[in-house]
Amino acid sequence: MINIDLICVGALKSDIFKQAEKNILKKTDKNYNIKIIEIEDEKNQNINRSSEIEKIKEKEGAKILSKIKKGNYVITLEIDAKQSKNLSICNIINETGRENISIIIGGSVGLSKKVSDISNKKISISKMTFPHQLMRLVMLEQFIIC
Ligand SMILES: C[S@@+](CC[C@H](N)C(=O)[O-])C[C@H]1O[C@@H](n2cnc3c(N)ncnc32)[C@H](O)[C@@H]1O
Repeated sequence: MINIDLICVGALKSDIFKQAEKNILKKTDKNYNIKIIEIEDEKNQNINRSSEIEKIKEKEGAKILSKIKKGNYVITLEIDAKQSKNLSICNIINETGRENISIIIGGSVGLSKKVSDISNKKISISKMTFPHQLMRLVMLEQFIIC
C-alpha cells in the first residue's frame, strides 16, 4: 500500500467539481491510500501587486510545509519545472520505491520558493497554466489507471 497525501490549497468550490472528485475517488486503484489535505487559502485584496502575491505565497507555503509528514517523498506540481518524458504519475511514484508520498498543488498564486526547495520531484504537465481545482481532479484521475 502506498500512502498519498494530496496537499491542496483551498476547497473545491463548484458542485460539479465536488461530484467529479467523489466519482474519481470511488474508482481509484486500491493499492493507493489517497488522503486529500486542504489548507485554507489566503483571501487576497490586491492580487495585482507582486508584493501581495509573494506574501500570500509565503503564508500558504508555511501551511503547506506544516502538512508534509516527516520522511515523506515530496512531489510538487510546478508549471515551470522541466517537462519529463515520463508523465505517468504512477510510474514516477513506483520508481521512487517509497511508501509515503506528499503531492503538492499550489493555489491561485502558485507555490512559494520554500515549498519548491524541499521538493524531491517537480512535475510540469504542460506549459499551459491550469486552475488549481482542476489540477486536483487531474491528479486524482491518474490513480484510476495505475
Ligand atoms: C493557477 S496555478 C498557479 C499559477 C501561478 N501563477 C504559478 O505560476 O504557479 C495553480 C497550481 O496548479 C498547478 N499547475 C497548474 N498548471 C500546471 C501545469 N501545467 N503543470 C504543473 N502544475 C500545474 C501548480 O501546482 C500551480 O501552483
